[in-house]
Amino acid sequence: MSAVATEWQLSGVSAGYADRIVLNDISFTLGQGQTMALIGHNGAGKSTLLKLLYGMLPPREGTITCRSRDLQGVPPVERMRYGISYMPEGRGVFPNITVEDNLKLGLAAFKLSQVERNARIERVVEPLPILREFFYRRAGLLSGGQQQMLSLARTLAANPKSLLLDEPSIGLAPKLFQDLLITIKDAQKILQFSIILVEQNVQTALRVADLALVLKAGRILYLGKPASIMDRTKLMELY
Ligand SMILES: Nc1ncnc2c1ncn2[C@@H]1O[C@H](COP(=O)(O)OP(=O)(O)OP(=O)(O)O)[C@@H](O)[C@H]1O
Repeated sequence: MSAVATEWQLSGVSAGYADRIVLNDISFTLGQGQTMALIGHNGAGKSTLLKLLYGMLPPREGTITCRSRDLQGVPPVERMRYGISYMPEGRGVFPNITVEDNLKLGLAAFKLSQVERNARIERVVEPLPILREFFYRRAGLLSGGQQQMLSLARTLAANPKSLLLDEPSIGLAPKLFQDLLITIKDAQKILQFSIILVEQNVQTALRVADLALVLKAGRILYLGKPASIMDRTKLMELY
């Protein structure tokens, strides 16, 4: 079996807000095309870690590399061009413009010809018929779950190599979340991107992951195979 090339490598990373440190000594390696479930209680530091990876917050200590590139000082827009896509918590959809324009906005950071841009949009809309149906209508007319689909489509249109997903199940009925996950995993098979998935829906997240990272109060409590903590009791012990 050939070795998996490294996507993310964090070494001794700490971060915080003002005078408060909320992440401490975080180190892990995630391979290209692999999925990591990032779990932990409310306030454990999960969203903060994603913000660090997307460059919305600088580390106080330690190093972060993505495909061997040191990301220190690299702003979000440049990370996006480097293939890092971030789907924040909540939908982040602009309700007063059309679905089409929401998708175009997601590509604004890239120098694409009109043909390339339309092809990218076509590709992400194809598996999501509801977006085609509402393509020329205001995004605010979509239901909450459908807006989540739009947010995902916009994220995937960027052709990510690395996808950062913050609680994609929020506001979705369980069946819709399963559909969303299937869409994501199908896209991953084709585009081979890595995923870091923050998810309260722990069992589901562990099932789709190659690696699990459990945070407790900003520190790593567990880093390893998801199967080892799939058992509910083991997970409770960890918490
Ligand atoms: N912008 C901010 N300014 C100050 N403190 C913040 C800020 N954002 C988060 N925090 C604090 O940092 C800690 C970690 O928050 P974070 O949002 O990363 O946790 P989380 O694990 O994602 O939680 P949740 O599951 O509730 O979303 C919390 O104590 C939170 O209050």
